[in-house]
Amino acid sequence: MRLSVDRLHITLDRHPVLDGVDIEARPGDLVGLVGPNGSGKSTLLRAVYRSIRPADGGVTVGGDDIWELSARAAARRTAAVLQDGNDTSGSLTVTETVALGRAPHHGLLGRDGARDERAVRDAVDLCGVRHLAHRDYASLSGGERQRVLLARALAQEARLLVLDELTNHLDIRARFELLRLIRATGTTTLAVLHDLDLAARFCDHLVVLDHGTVVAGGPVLDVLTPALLAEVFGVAASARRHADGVVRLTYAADPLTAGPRAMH
Ligand SMILES: Nc1ncnc2c1ncn2[C@@H]1O[C@H](COP(=O)(O)OP(=O)(O)OP(=O)(O)O)[C@@H](O)[C@H]1O
Repeated sequence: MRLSVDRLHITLDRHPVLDGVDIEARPGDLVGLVGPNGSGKSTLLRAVYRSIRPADGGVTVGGDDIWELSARAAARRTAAVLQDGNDTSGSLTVTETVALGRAPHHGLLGRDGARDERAVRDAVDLCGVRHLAHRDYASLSGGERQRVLLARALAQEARLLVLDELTNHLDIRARFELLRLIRATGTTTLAVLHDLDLAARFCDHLVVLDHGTVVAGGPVLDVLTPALLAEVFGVAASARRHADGVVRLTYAADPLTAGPRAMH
């Protein structure tokens, strides 16, 4: 499902956080959202997930302005794993937590038990958490929780995924596994990634945010130039496609020779 973010302005506590952001993701694209700490990535995801209303500009998913859809209809289109966990509280089991993803599909006519069960079962299996199904969510490790939250988002059967640092708590193999899984679902995805190597390897396009504006966007190698890596991230590095087809970053012996980036 296509995502369009159009001239988005967000102000939080009178502090302008996003200043005219435009983003396009075509159906099936995995778009990496990268940028230094505080550049506005999480705020942008919240706006796409309809949890912050913009001061100006808009977000359309599948051609519809998300604020013209009901909250339930918007949630059937977009599923999120956000940094504060859009976390479950209380003592739910893993299966119950994943089943929360079905809530947007429960209308006045009640539940479709068989379809719900299938969606939950499939998501639990895809995310490799079957062995945890009866555990309390609250008892899980950080990485296990990330997998369960992704399973909940997949059980939602939304056609747009927004992921905020999904790979944060994951060990290196799990990072590869989950990004490969997300690619394999073919779901349009906007993912905040701090790890530029993972972003370069898995994403179709990158969008770079800095100080609340998009400073670059497009195919990975067009975006991750040495000049941008120095100017925006403050590191001396370059990106290159290797013979195996994978784009990798190489950092200078002392990556900090690029000099400190300008602070706010
Ligand atoms: N409620 C708020 N009031 C004022 N400023 C805020 C508020 N929430 C966030 N900000 C500021 O907005 C800016 C962008 O924050 P955001 O969390 O979107 O950045 P980020 O790129 O996701 O950062 P990080 O990589 O560190 O997670 C930061 O300077 C932050 O301090």
